[in-house]
Amino acid sequence: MGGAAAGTKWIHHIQRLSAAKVSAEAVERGQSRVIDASLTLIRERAKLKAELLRALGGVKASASLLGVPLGHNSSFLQGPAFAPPRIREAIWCGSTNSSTEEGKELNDPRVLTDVGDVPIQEIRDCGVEDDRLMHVISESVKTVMEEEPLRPLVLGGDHSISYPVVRAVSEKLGGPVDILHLDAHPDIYDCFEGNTYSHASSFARIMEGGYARRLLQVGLRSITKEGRDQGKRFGVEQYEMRTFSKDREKLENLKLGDGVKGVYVSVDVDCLDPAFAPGVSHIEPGGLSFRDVLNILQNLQGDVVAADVVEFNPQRDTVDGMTAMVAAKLVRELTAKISK
Ligand SMILES: NC(=[NH2+])NCCC[C@H](N)C(=O)O
Ligand SMILES: [Mn+2]
Ligand SMILES: [Mn+2]
Repeated sequence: MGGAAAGTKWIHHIQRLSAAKVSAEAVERGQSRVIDASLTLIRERAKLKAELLRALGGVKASASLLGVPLGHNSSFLQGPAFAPPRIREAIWCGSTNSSTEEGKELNDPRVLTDVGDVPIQEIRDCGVEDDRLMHVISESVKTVMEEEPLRPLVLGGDHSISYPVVRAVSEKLGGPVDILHLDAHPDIYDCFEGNTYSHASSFARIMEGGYARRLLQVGLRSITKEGRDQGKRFGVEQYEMRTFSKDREKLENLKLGDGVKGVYVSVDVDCLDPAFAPGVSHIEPGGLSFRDVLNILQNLQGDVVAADVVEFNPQRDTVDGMTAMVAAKLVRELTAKISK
């Protein structure tokens, strides 16, 4: 990946050249200032928008977009780092309109607002490592949740971001949530290619952390023995595509979140058959149709407290941006689900 990511080495270079003059503490202080500044912009935008909604009154929950342009924890391609602006562009594309299928108005800030992106590449460019970066993502999510009635609708990014996002949601609400996870892959390896933050391991981290009571994985069709073993170990409810016709009735009538803090929905765009969504890193035939996914989401009963749409890779999309539109429509319909 080009741009800022290539620049993460400059800081080590300077340190090598002048070890005595640039102390680790000075670097750390500078990094903290950059992180604070990044969080401040998100906080102030969330505050402004939420204050207006509170002044208006009568809004219980409003979806708020938070972009997390992170791609370096992918085990394959890093293009998902470039997804959030492409998804936003497609949400507001003139080829469609601002109404969701059931008639909610996306232009209405009581339904949808936007607090911008976490500046992932800019923070990494300052030499910030993943432990800390993941905490910045968690802090950003908590910052949005701090401002009622905003609820985070996160634009990925590769799937590694779901771990810091769900951690923040659960910590902020003070208990576990139920998770509906749509994906071709279970992303539950204990560790993938040496990276515990890998996009293929995020749900192992979530389950270890105790952030989910139930985890339902739907759309699976690329699962290894470790994926199944880890699923059993954590009590995951894994629904595979090979039995989807049998499971359909149940999955299109889910009721989740009772007795816990709510429902979290994580949509990996590769849950869809690549015929519907070619712009993903991991092309895996035999997936869900777009209408299957909408049926599952629109009929879901439960209080959706936050959600993410991840793994859209604009670098693999068709020239007309078909998958951007698919990701955008997922975001639009999740917005309808969240807002009330
Ligand atoms: N978040 C994702 N798209 N994960 C894909 C993981 C792919 C990985 N090669 C596996 O075997 O599972
Ligand atoms: Mn995934
Ligand atoms: Mn996947």
